[in-house]
Amino acid sequence: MVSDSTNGAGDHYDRMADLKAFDETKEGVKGLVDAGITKVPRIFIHSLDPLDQKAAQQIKEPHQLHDDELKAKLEVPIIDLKGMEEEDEEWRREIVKAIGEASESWGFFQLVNHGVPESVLEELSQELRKFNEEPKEVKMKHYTRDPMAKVRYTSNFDLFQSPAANWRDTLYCNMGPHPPKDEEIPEACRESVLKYSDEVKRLGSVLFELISESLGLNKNYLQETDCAKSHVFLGHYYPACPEPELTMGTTKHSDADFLTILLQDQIGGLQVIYNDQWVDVPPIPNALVVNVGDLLQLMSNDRFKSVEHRVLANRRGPRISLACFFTAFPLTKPFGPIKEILSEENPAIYREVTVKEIISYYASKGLDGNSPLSRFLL
Ligand SMILES: O=C(O)CCC(=O)C(=O)O
Ligand SMILES: [Fe+2]
Repeated sequence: MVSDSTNGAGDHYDRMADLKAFDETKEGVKGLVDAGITKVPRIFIHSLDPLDQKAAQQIKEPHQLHDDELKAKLEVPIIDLKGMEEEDEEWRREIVKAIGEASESWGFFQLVNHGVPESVLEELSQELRKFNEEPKEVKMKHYTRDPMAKVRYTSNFDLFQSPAANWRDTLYCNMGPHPPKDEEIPEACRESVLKYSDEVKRLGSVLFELISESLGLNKNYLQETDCAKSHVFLGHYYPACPEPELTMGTTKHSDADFLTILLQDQIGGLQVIYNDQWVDVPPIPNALVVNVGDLLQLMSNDRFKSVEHRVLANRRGPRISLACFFTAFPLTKPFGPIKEILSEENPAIYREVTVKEIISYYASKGLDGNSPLSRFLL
């Protein structure tokens, strides 16, 4: 077990001291790589995922696989929003149906022709990289674990809670409904964070309308519950890793929000669970990956799925991803299964919860591979 203070050989290992020493550098994983390490330090070493163990077993015993399983082409649905501005009813019906089906089966889809200009995404990716590659004196000023700070540069928000650390550094900016002061956002990416924030908010609003309709509700339903009132930007930087098989870019988790919009770069590594196996989400230039979060699964009374996903560490790098989490404001507002979709045959299976409750759950345990939703079942 990675968090033990002794290993199999019986030598003493003070994990907490190693975590503290790493955190106090305020240089993140990028700092380790810059220092030229060639081995993954012990705090980053993960135990093997049960689904990976199963897959390894199947490779050893291929006769157990059915032909159709071998042939099945597993692909996260791709949804094309081309024609969005023409307000064609037939088009809208088809998109609403496709979004509903993808949210029920995969919990994920890739969105193309989404209207967010390529230049905005490209600029933010480049500037986020620039920020992460600035001299440590510049970056350190933003390094904090203060939960009240609207802008935080941190390596592993759950460093001291999770069983094993991730090979990843993150810039967190809480953009709404009250954005940070301009000067709180690192100068290297300030303008591009602000531009991206406006664009992604606009796209979020389109998606919440389409999702409301796919649940059979009027298009303003979800936004009127304030579930998209706030959005948080997470810019992830995954440095190249010398031993990627020993660690993870991001541990298996589901998202503690209503909806996530994500841009991954061409390196890849994002995987989702489908039919009890890990499936790659292949990078498509300029596409945005959209996924259902825990709170939307809860509001839809399990019709939509907040599916677990992870990011593999990679020898190539850095990998950059830009994530936007849509969440409620205030955090103390309760959300439960939507009354309009409940019936005698479909009674509520969850109690009401607040975003604060879900966030505290993640903050206390860190990413440990467990979904919080089962805690809220009636
Ligand atoms: O970097 C990625 O591709 C995914 C990140 C992610 O899952 C998250 O921020 O919740
Ligand atoms: Fe995620």
